[in-house]
Amino acid sequence: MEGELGQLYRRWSQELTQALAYIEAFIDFSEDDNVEEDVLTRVDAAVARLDQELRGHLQDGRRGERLRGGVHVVIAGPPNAGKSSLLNLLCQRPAAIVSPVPGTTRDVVETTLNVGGYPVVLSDTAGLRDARDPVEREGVSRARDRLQQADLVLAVLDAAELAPQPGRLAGALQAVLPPSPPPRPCLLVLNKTDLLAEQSRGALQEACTGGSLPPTCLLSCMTGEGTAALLHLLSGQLQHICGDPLVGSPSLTQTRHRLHLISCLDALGRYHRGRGGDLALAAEELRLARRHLGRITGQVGAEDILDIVFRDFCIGK
Ligand SMILES: Nc1nc2c(ncn2[C@@H]2O[C@H](COP(=O)(O)OP(=O)(O)OP(=O)(O)O)[C@@H](O)[C@H]2O)c(=O)[nH]1
Ligand SMILES: [Mg+2]
Repeated sequence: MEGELGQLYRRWSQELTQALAYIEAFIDFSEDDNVEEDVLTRVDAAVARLDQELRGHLQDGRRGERLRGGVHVVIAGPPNAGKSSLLNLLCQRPAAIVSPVPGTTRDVVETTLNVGGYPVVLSDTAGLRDARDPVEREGVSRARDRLQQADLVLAVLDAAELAPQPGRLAGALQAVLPPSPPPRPCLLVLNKTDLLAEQSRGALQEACTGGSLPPTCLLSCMTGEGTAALLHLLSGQLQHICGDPLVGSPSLTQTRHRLHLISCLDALGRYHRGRGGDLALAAEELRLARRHLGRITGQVGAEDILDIVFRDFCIGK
């Protein structure tokens, strides 16, 4: 494995190798040779440091994986709000069917695009309502599943419908967002503003500011008015979700790596818990932790242990 990430994982692997070498030196030579008990204290401190570093690395908000696989942006809202029109506007082709009949979209329509340099997997979904038709009901259920996987929700509501009662905005938005945590970042898109009278546009705008609503954008998919503002808001959110890949420590880029790192961390936890008991068994956990790192870096490196033992301790000399 190349690059900064490869270097980081190889350093961790070397630290584990050293920790293992020290424990083995203690087990094998502490009675006859010059291997003091404080060797174990140093190992414990090194393992605790590694534990901390791994945790920090895993809590990077999946930024690297998102940069690699795309940020999952899900368009959701009630039927006929203009969700499919928004997908077509953003990807600049008629990828989804648009019609005046509420309940037109059933399957999830997915497309990939680049917004401000960030890769996006954009999904259009069925309008959310209590549908009687079994096919539409399945569509709504797929929409809700997709919402659960969203990194960012584009909640689309019909501005013309809400304009007479702007107080209904918060409730209408609540009905779109997934109920189960974690709370997802969201942009509210009030579509069909071409149908608004100037006065009700003002009232709607006022209802959106200063309250508890997410960042909001007035849009007309029909005329394109508001598109630049929406793209600006969207890139801001994407930047927030992905971070700047050029600053900070390198981010995890693959889910497979994440799984090995979690297993590595589990093994370190078992080492700490087992440390008061049989030392050889606790050391086995460090060996396992190192093996998980090796699955990522492609190196196993069992052979370095003796080198370290003879390098760092006066054994048999
Ligand atoms: N006036 C106006 N009409 C719009 C606008 N956006 C969409 N529409 C119309 O609204 C209707 C519904 O649009 P869709 O994009 O199919 O809406 P949807 O939310 O995908 O609907 P479902 O798939 O049924 O949930 C269509 O007749 C569109 O032409 C807009 O900005 N202004
Ligand atoms: Mg649709």
